[in-house]
Amino acid sequence: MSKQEVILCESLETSLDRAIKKCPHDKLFILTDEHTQQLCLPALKEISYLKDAIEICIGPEDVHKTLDTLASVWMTLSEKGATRHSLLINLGGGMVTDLGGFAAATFKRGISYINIPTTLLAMVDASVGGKTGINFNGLKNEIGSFAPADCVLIETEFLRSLDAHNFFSGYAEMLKHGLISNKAHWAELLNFDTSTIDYSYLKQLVGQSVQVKEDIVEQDPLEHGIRKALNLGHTVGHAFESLALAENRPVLHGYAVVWGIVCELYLSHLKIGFPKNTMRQTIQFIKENYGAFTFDCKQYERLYAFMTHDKKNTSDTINFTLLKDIGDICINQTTNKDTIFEMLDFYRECMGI
Ligand SMILES: O=C(O)C(=O)C[C@@H](O)[C@H](O)[C@H](O)COP(=O)(O)O
Repeated sequence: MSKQEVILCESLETSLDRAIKKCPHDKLFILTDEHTQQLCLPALKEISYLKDAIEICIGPEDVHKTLDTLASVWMTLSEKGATRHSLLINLGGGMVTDLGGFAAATFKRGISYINIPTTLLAMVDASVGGKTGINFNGLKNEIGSFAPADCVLIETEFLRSLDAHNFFSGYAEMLKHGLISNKAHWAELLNFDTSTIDYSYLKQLVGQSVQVKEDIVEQDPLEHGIRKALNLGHTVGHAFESLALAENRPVLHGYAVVWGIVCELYLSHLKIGFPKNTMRQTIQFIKENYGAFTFDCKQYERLYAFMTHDKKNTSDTINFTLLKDIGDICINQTTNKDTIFEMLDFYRECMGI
């Protein structure tokens, strides 16, 4: 798998110009969702060579990360005459870059694509590293492929118009990167003033966060080993997210991830001695900024069933990514069902639900 180029833009237009020249193409397509079509596409359409790009617009948010939406993208590509040499630009949050990336990876067995993430979550996580896909059968990213974009262009100016919920959703993945990398970065994230955002400092933090992800992906692009570190919080987080979707009360991905982190730090503490004080400080930050996902013990079996579908699992075993300490990662950690239920008890008690 070729290493993808990730650029923290000084000028989106200049970086895009360079990226497009590196991807010779016959036709150019731009995929947006209904939000980015309104808010972000107009700026891009001012660029002369993008004026005639063929637009594809899909419904927003995770509820649209479906086979039907994917089919609608394939259909437009096909009807508008896309060839093996066409280029797709994905302009949007993680849903657009995941689904658009998968559409590109599969259309005529693969066409080139460029990601322009517009949310914090997509900038620091979803658009980088080549995981593409859709939800299926009520399960998160059940169908997908590893197919890195030719280029990822990160323009942090888009963050100025991001609402607070989407800001914190992306910040969750940054916090995860802090936990799996080093104490200094983790502390910096806990101390960042999220009430009055300093955007130039945020850009610097975004750069650091992307670097954490790129370093890991470079070592293990196909997630045979250390890449599982990037899945911290996701075994339980995806279960929360799937339950929430099934119950028609969808939550943003990053929120599910931090709630998953609360659970998995508890497991880390219980099984491999993650320091109690660091766990408490992290959970306090999460409680203050994210609130809590609510469920009761009658839903434990259902949550457990979702966890049995996690992609890190082998045979019938649920494999967690846990931490001995910040930056000290232990992959493929197993436990029994009783302990998983005890972890859910801990979550409910400490989050006050
Ligand atoms: O890039 C990775 O590897 C990750 O696991 C990053 C996650 O934050 C991201 O949500 C990813 O899409 C989850 O992948 P999945 O394999 O658990 O579906």
